[in-house]
Amino acid sequence: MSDADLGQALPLPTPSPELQARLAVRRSAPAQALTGPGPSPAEIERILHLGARTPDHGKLFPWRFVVMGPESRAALAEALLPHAARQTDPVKARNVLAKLTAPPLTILVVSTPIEGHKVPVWEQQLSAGAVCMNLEHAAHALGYSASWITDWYSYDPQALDLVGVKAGEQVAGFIHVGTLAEPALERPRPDMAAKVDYRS
Ligand SMILES: Cc1cc2nc3c(=O)[nH]c(=O)nc-3n(C[C@H](O)[C@H](O)[C@H](O)COP(=O)(O)O)c2cc1C
Repeated sequence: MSDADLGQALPLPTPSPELQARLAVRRSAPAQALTGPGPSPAEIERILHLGARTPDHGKLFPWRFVVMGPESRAALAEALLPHAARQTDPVKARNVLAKLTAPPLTILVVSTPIEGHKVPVWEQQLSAGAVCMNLEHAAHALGYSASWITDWYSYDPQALDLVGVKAGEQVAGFIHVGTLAEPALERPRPDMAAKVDYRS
């Protein structure tokens, strides 16, 4: 879509058994199990464009992306290593750094809410979360598996400096993308009767 498309009528939804079937078995990948092939540069651009087509109150687009290839993630994992030692469970903190290095591609989604705007910060943060989910759907649509990870370095202030997240920003997610050698296994899903309140 470009500026020339603004105001153009978009196609109305039509039933898609294929999309329903895909959504019915949607599953995250274990990040460490993601391997090559990963998306090509053109596919990465497509995934970003599809992912950014996300609900957003006020057209603020309150998020940004950092596309991280293997080299930048290896350097980040190395820089984070000494900080893993400060965490409550240092061994686990060190082990989860493998999620940063294994996948072929990572898209870091940074929430960049505008404080004091009439659109509440919470809604701006929800939009960043929706972007993460949309990126996963986009990756799946191109035939890749994906994993939405935060881990300790998304919250540790010194680690956030290394990640490049500024004051007032938050990590919405590291969206790892790649290929699974083995299919992911089903996991428990919510009891819908306990989750849904139907009203007339
Ligand atoms: C905001 C957010 C952060 C997450 N962070 C982690 C994480 O740090 N480590 C992890 O193992 N799973 C994390 N997850 C969960 C996985 O992304 C995934 O949703 C979960 O394994 C369930 O798989 P499913 O998406 O197939 O239901 C996170 C999910 C969300 C929504």
